[in-house]
Amino acid sequence: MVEHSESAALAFRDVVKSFYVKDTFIPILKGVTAAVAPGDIVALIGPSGSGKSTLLSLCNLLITADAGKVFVDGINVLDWNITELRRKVGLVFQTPTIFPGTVRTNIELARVLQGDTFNQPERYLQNVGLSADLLDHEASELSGGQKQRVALARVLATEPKVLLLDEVTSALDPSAARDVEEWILHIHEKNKTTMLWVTHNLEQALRVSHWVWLMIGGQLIEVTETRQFFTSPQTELGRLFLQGELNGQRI
Ligand SMILES: Nc1ncnc2c1ncn2[C@@H]1O[C@H](COP(=O)(O)OP(=O)(O)OP(=O)(O)O)[C@@H](O)[C@H]1O
Repeated sequence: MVEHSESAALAFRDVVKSFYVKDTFIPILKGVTAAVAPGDIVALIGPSGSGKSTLLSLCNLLITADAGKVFVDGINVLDWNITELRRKVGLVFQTPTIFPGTVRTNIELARVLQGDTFNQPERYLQNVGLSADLLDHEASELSGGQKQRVALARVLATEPKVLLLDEVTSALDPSAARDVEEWILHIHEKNKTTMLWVTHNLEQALRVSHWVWLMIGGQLIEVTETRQFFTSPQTELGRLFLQGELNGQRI
């Protein structure tokens, strides 16, 4: 039986995840419950090692939860056809994933691997601010910012409803980072794509998101509207985090 939940684009219910390291299960996510409404951008912030990337990886089944449930479009991820799920939920990493070959090959790849024929790759390039003239360039020869935009265009080519962004600007120089950020916001404006965006850059979180989820030690400590979080966080840990007192600390 297919399991449905509420109408959120993405929802986590009591999600628990451990990793088995050196004969021991290390708890990483300790009961995460939260939901992203369609079209919202959530900034997922928190100290290094708190479990942010692990939470993203559950959404398109790179890993599975030990307990609890993850829902995409109201349907348990375990009930999705995995190809459909990965088409619907795009994931972009910190370091752009670029394959050997041209920009065209790189953009077409996700769709081709999913068994589709594919036209108009230039449309997706233009959506990230790159000229169609680049289609026949070797992708490996592009700048860091251009590579990240090509990686983004490849994910956009599957027409995802949800974008998972894992520190997508942190490996770029400030100007390229700002460009990529602006193109992501442009995509949001155009497609109303729901986004769960991991960032260590608090100014970026303030600029881009509607909601902040603060994760500390595998728990969501705050789920707060962005402006409210940055003016008056709801918890003492939120306040300490904003003051920079928890950075680099594993709690
Ligand atoms: N496949 C794995 N096997 C074992 N441990 C893992 C695995 N993946 C992640 N971990 C551990 O889980 C913890 C949480 O990692 P995760 O990458 O989710 O944190 P994060 O909040 O995204 O950190 P950062 O901000 O530094 O990227 C870390 O201690 C990490 O070493």
